[in-house]
Amino acid sequence: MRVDIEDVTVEATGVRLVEDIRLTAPDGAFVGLVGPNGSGKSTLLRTVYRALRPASGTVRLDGADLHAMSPPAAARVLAALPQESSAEFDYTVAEVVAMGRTPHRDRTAAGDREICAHAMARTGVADLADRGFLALSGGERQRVLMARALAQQPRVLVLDEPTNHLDIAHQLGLLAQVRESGLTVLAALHDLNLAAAHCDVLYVISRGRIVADGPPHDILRPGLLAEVFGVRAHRVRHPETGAVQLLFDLLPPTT
Ligand SMILES: Nc1ncnc2c1ncn2[C@@H]1O[C@H](COP(=O)(O)OP(=O)(O)OP(=O)(O)O)[C@@H](O)[C@H]1O
Repeated sequence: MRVDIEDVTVEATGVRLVEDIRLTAPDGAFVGLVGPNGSGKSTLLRTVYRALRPASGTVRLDGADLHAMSPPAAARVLAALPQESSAEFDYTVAEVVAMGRTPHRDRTAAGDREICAHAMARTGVADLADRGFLALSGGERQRVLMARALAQQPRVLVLDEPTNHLDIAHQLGLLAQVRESGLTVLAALHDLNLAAAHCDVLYVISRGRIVADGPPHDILRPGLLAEVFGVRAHRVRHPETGAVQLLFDLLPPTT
């Protein structure tokens, strides 16, 4: 399913948080959103998963206006992993994952159980099924919320810092799994090397505006990284795979 963000501006209390955003995620593409703290990544993603409404502009799923859809209709095609994990869940892991099935009308209890079991197995949380969500570690919670999103069987996944709290093996595992899912993915990522390795296309956001977009290594150039992130970047090659890796230093203070 294709996602088109068309000239979207989002405001809160009269302040423009993101402005005139144009972004396209073709069907099955993994699109990364990178930018410094406070640049507007979460605001844009929250607009795509309908926690916010655009002040102007339109978000389209295969051409249909997302904000004109009913909540269950939208939830049948789009699932999100929000940045703020809802710590108010006083439910077991199995119950949290089962919430992902709520939007589906044609469900059966047995079918739901199988889908949830599959989602929990994929994210490595099957052993936690009977544990209380509140008693989990940050990384375990993140993986349970990912299982809930997968149980929703969406066609579009919106991920806000999905690797937050995850150890390195789970970071690589989750991104590889997302990549292989074939879903259209829009993800905010802080780790530029992870973003470059997994995304088809990156959009760079700075002060609420998209300042670059394209294939990762075309746009993650030292000049742009200095300007947007305030770091000096050095490109090296992985000795075995040849993949480009970025090494970072703080820019020397300007006198
Ligand atoms: N409801 C609001 N009212 C006023 N300002 C807000 C509101 N929500 C967000 N902001 C501001 O909008 C800007 C963008 O915030 P946002 O959370 O989208 O950034 P981000 O790129 O996701 O940052 P981070 O990398 O730190 O998660 C920030 O300056 C933030 O303080």
